[in-house]
Amino acid sequence: MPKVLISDKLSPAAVQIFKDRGIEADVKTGLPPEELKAIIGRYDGLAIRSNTKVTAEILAAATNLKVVGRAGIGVDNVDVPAATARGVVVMNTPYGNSITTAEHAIAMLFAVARDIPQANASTHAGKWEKSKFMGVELTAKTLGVIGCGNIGSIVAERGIGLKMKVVAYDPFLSQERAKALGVEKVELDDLLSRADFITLHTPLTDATRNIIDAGALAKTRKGVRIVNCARGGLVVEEDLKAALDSGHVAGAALDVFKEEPARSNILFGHEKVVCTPHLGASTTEAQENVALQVAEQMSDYLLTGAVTNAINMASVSAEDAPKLKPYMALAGQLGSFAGQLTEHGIKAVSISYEGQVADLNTKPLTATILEGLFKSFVETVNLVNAPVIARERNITVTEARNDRSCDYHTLIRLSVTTEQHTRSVEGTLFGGDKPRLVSIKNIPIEAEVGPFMLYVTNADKPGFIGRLGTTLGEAGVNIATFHLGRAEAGGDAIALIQVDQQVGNALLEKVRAIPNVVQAKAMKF
Ligand SMILES: NC(=O)c1ccc[n+]([C@@H]2O[C@H](COP(=O)([O-])OP(=O)(O)OC[C@H]3O[C@@H](n4cnc5c(N)ncnc54)[C@H](O)[C@@H]3O)[C@@H](O)[C@H]2O)c1
Ligand SMILES: O=C(O)CC[C@@H](O)C(=O)O
Repeated sequence: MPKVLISDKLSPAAVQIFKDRGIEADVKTGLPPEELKAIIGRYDGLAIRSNTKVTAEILAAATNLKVVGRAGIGVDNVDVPAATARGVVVMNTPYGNSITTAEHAIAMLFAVARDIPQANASTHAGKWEKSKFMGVELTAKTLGVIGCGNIGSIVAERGIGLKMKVVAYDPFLSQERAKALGVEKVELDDLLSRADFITLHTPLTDATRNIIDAGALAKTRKGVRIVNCARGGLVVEEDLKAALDSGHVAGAALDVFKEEPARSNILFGHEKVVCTPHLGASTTEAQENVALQVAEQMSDYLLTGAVTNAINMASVSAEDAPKLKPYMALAGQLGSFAGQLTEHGIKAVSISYEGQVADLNTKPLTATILEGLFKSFVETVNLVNAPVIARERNITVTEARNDRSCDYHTLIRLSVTTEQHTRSVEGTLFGGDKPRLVSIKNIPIEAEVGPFMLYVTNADKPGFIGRLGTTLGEAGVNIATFHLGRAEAGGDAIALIQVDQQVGNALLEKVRAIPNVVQAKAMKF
């Protein structure tokens, strides 16, 4: 039974889902890193929110971990490259808290426009400072949305509903989408110079870190108000404080901070700053949504191999997972076969999916082929990092699909180009689920792959099969299956023999000494 650790506060609905799906779930929140490190090796899955830091060190100790599920959007508390390198799938729940967070941003807009928290504190203190809190209207003001994705676009729609003019800066926002939303797509400087209110909704990346710094603030209108419900590192807090102190910025509403949990911050106590402790996603509805979603996604992955909303791997639906299973086995065999025959640097990999397989989601198959291919050279390769390794090594990977019927109802062809030559191997499924190699180096064959194989290429001359059988027999190696193929009578021939034990080097030398043998290779699958 798979085991999952829930290390941040998640709705109890998540525990129930794990239980219902037959997964053991332990809830241990607020663990110091050392304690998490000590126990993480016991778990197949880790469900988190933003508190748990899934560092490379934690991942190194997570020897059984297969999946990290983030109940929420941002995965900046997860070392995704380290997870990828270890074959751990990282998934999030991209839509479950979008409305809630957008509503928080709108609440913050009102709060900062009308000094609501400050007025609340003053009134509770019995001060009745009616003239102190003079606000501004939102109606007819310009709202600048930086980052117009899931949350930014909901904020934009709500802003339009509040009769604001909305301008958006998002290099990845199409003009069509901007038009459909009713926002004006602008450049950052234009937004900065026009907006009365600026609201941030981008992820924290190298391009967005410190996007609101002294330089950007200098381009804003005097009296601008800034809302950040995305990530702390987007705003340079010292620069914002200076602009608030000078009166250039009239107010700021911040849900997120550079250092979290933020027990102290230079903006705390500033009379023009409204703060909440990263509450953007904190509604019962959103927490129920993300907890249910993450538990379902993690259970699906652990129990069926279905992958949804993964940051570092192609998605596989629960419907596709069983259909893909026999193809995954075939893809692994093709990749591994080609990898074991490859002796020079790989320059390009070309994969062709023909017939029935062309209708499936082939991304996971390509990852499986690459994993099999690289396994002979890269010890740490896995399904998750195989495409990354190909990119890092400048190996061109091309995929083609052709749903026309070929000689086989379904076929995968893998061609590997090295510095020396291009070699192809093809495979199909017999009876819908039994992988078979059907062509090697364009020579037809029908071979079942077993754990130990002997691959021989030879000139097609009489006497070869008998001598090979005798050589193996004399060495006490039992033959399980024997498959032959040849390009033409008397031409290039291949033999793929399944044996009951690994063929050692001494025996390989004897096989190579048989007349007409060109190459002999022991293989493991
Ligand atoms: N405060 C909270 O509790 C809370 C809750 C949920 C999400 N968030 C955060 O809100 C942010 C947005 O979430 P989302 O679901 O809308 O994400 P999203 O991926 O749907 O949208 C992000 C948008 O930012 C845009 N973008 C990327 N780089 C940009 C750049 N350099 N300049 C301008 N735009 C850029 C993208 O094109 C995209 O449209 C994330 O950082 C997320 O972690 C915070
Ligand atoms: O889990 C939370 O409370 C914060 C979530 C939010 O930051 C997110 O990125 O989804």
